[in-house]
Amino acid sequence: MFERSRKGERALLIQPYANQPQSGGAPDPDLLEEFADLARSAGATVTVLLTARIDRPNPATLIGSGKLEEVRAAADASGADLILVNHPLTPVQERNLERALQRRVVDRTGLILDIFAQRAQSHEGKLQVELAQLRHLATRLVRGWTHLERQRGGSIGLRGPGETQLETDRRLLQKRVDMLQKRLEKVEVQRTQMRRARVRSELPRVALVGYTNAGKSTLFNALTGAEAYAADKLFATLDPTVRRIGLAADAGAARGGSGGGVVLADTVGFVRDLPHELVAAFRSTLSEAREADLLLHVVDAADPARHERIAQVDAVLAEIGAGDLPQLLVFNKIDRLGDDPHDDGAGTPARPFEPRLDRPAEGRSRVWLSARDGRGLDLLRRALAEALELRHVGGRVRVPPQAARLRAKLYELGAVKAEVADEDGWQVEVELAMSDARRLFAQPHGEWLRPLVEDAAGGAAGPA
Ligand SMILES: Nc1nc2c(ncn2[C@@H]2O[C@H](COP(=O)(O)OP(=O)(O)OP(=O)(O)O)[C@@H](O)[C@H]2O)c(=O)[nH]1
Repeated sequence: MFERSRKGERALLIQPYANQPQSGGAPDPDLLEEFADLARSAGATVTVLLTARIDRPNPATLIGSGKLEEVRAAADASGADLILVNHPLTPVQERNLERALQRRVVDRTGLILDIFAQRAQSHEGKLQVELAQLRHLATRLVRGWTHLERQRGGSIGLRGPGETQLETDRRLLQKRVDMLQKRLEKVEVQRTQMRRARVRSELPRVALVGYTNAGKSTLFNALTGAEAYAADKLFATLDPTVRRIGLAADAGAARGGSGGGVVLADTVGFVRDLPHELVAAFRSTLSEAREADLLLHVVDAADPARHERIAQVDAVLAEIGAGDLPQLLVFNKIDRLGDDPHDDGAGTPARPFEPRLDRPAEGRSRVWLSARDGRGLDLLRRALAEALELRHVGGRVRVPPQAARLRAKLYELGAVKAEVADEDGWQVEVELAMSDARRLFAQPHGEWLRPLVEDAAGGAAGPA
């Protein structure tokens, strides 16, 4: 992996757009701003932002010759040494643009790959990024585009596989791809084994997902007291971090039993149009999300485009096969919101936005909180507990003598509040976590807990 610093590289950004009537013929300013964020995240200094209308994309250079001149002049004037294009470029387009502009040209995929290369921490993350980068580069080598032809001087878009591999021929590249794939397969086997071990522990799994920079790592830290890396950079979290957390005390489920613990995983942040190379490469990283029992979908509540972000994350989730999982929406960063938008607006003075838990009749529950100052975390734990059925159920059940083991298990869980013995066994008054009730229900003699489980399923058991 390259470690060269790309600090201070001056980048000129191009936002190509098609003249679509529904957008009023103008490029979406949000797209450009996000692209600028990506560029800054890679360490570049953004000098100029240009838009380029491409109603009929030029197969040789994507943008037209007039625009090309404009880009060259703007790059010269601003001293840009790097051109970033927010559109996929074919290898031919990339080469032609580099020749015409006498500067390195990197497209959106190249830029995102570059950021991933900077962020990958774990062995697996590094292997995945390198593989994705090699595949991206391989398409360029196949067409006779050798790395040596490139103008060099910076590093954005060039990090990752290392110069030496790039200087070799396709055969060597393929050899390295094969080797990486084998190593990754091995790592994946290990991960599967770890995952199985976790499944055996029977703890529900919760994964944090969300648009990049929404505050997932900050929330992860707040919930676990851990030190996952949080930074105001896109994709600060590339490798999933997994921790066990307790919900019991706050969920009112403190009385014994396994109910109350969950395994929480932080995952890579999403971004719109995540390049396909990356979705494929990060499949196993994203599997933390796919195999969760519940997703905490974290949203930056202060982001004006938050509704679009939600839709974009949902689209990626669908792509990785996690579209149908239950979700809890977490609107984070309420400390950055001014007054409560739910105020009547009739002269009510602005006041800090208060943490809130909304449970609409239809759709996902929503928690409004601030991971940074911790306000609302209690509501989140409660919502999590409810969603995962850590809530308690209680009532009286009959346990006949032949089901004495069931009674013993109820005692082990500390679930027995009172009991009366008679000639038919015991009348036991119990209170236990719903998840424990279901687990015991599935075991021998669990049948006797049916009234509890069915009551709860019928909605009789309210939240803790
Ligand atoms: N004001 C405010 N800022 C927050 C809050 N939570 C997170 N942030 C900031 O938002 C930025 C991004 O936070 P992270 O936790 O790194 O975000 P992430 O979603 O893990 O980011 P990726 O790794 O890119 O996916 C950091 O600067 C955090 O300090 C919050 O509740 N309030």
